[in-house]
Amino acid sequence: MNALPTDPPLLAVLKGEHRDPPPVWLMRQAGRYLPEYRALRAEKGGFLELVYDPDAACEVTVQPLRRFHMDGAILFSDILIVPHGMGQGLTFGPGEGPQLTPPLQTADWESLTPAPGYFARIYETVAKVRAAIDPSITMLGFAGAPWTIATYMVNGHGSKDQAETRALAYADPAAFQSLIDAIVRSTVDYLSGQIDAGAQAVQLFDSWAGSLSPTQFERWVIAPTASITSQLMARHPDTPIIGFPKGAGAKLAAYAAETGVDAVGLDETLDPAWADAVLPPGMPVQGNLDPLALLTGGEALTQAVARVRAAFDSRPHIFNLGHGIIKETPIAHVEALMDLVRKPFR
Ligand SMILES: Cc1c2[nH]c(c1CCC(=O)O)Cc1[nH]c(c(CCC(=O)O)c1C)Cc1[nH]c(c(CCC(=O)O)c1C)Cc1[nH]c(c(C)c1CCC(=O)O)C2
Repeated sequence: MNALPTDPPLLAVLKGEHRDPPPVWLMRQAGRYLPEYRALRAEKGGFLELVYDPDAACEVTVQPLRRFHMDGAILFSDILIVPHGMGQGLTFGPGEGPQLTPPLQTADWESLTPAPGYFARIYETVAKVRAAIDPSITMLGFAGAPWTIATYMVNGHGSKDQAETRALAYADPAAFQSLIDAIVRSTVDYLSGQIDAGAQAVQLFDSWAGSLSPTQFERWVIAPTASITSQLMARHPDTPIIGFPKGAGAKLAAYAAETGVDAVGLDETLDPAWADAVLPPGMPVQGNLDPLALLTGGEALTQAVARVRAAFDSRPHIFNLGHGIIKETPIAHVEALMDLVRKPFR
């Protein structure tokens, strides 16, 4: 995939170009650390009310760009919209994280599929954002990866070690495979719809990839991700895919080599120098500032930013956090971060 002269910087880096300073966006860049987000959320009545209202979701997507001028706009939505579309109830209660009800029990996982047209409002948001932002900004779509989505569908909520889902995957691998296959199919259609609506690159969030043993990681993280990337690439050969297998640790190397993703997102626990050494030469990377360094600010932030930039100086790099921004993060620290990233490094 070669970058075009007209590609915005973030997209060019995803296609393999090196840029200094690196393009930057932040996972969870829209959200509760912004007073304008909290105000609109209160006015609309809740998180899902924002997600399913294309005008509101577009506004929330653009809010951080007005303040900080990131290089990427990420669709305001959630990975759990896919299980919601498949018919599970979804609530975001105050302070308790998302709940999917009832937890998945049906034996008929093969036929799980979102209602036709279910994601139309999400695609409308993508199109609205693409029309609202400058051509120098890259529009990013996303979805949860099958393993992570399955953990929420089976458990009904987030859990510390995903034990229930891991146990199910051992106890009845054939049934679990049919659930994963159903999520793969929905995810390909959902991301394809986002790309048709204007997403220029997409990210697969595998937030719980870290809980699997190496063989289970091959089967439930690498294989479904490879299936999604090959189907998406067949439909959209020029749209890069970023894989973010959070917590993958040493399994990152196999993930990068075997899934077919164009770029990998690194969480903050990975040593950038190690990652640089084990990843295929020239493969773009994204990350991996510790969100706690951003929360802390000051000299800790300055040093952490310099370390990340130095480690990835020689390959295509998109500056980002290693995980989502923490909601208590002061706005002044995000401003300081953007200044530090935009300064020439040498
Ligand atoms: C696991 C996961 C989820 N959602 C997501 C993941 C993968 C990344 C990760 O590991 O964090 C991904 C996600 N969630 C959200 C986005 C929007 C785009 C962005 O700004 O990055 C994205 C890309 C909005 C959101 N998703 C959520 C909020 C907060 C909702 C609110 O109360 O306003 C936002 C802005 C809620 C959510 N959604 C989810 C959880 C566990 C929670 C509760 C935790 C929390 O409240 O921070 C599921």
